[in-house]
Amino acid sequence: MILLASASPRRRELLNQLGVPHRAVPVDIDETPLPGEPVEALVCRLALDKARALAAKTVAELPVLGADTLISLDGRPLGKPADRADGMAMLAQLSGREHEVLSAVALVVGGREALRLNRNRVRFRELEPAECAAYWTTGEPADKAGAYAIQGRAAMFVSRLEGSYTGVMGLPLFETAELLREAGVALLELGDS
Ligand SMILES: Cc1cn([C@H]2C[C@H](O)[C@@H](COP(=O)(O)OP(=O)(O)OP(=O)(O)O)O2)c(=O)[nH]c1=O
Repeated sequence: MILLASASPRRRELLNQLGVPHRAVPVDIDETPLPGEPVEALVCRLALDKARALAAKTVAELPVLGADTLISLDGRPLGKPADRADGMAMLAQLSGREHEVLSAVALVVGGREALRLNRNRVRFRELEPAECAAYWTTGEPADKAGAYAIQGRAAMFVSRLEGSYTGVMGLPLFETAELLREAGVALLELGDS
């Protein structure tokens, strides 16, 4: 059994895909970037802060996983849109070009901490303002970094992905499995046959 420091249903689903028994507990951390903080450093810090925040609250020595996802566009972070105007502006910026999706995953066990950064390149086709407006009304963009969900209707915007689909969705499973394996969490129990 591990703890997942997250309120995200996507992250729970993705962890289920690995078959890892877990309990998800939301944590509230300050996600404000530090002055001049590179996106890579920010996403790693936030993933670690989430795992640390939950580890500090729990008495059981269970492994605690935290994750964070940010878009990096010209070196600037795009997180979740504040409102419709912000979301529309994000989609307009992503239209017809390539951006990076960075997902960090952190594991805290006892006093030990480990971290992995997953990087993905995503290309969007040109988007019409009318389809961005229509996409906003689906409700999908509101709680997603960069105002889109690759696992949802924004799949029709993505002409190319170089990286990992689970990383773009918010929990890079290859890196997560590596962290768990290194911490001694059994991922595949082979029974007698
Ligand atoms: C780019 C992209 C992001 N996302 C989601 C993943 C994350 O849930 C969200 C980015 O916000 P985060 O701040 O990383 O996470 P969160 O607030 O949703 O959840 P937590 O409680 O763990 O902090 O965007 C998708 O679901 N699909 C996508 O294609």
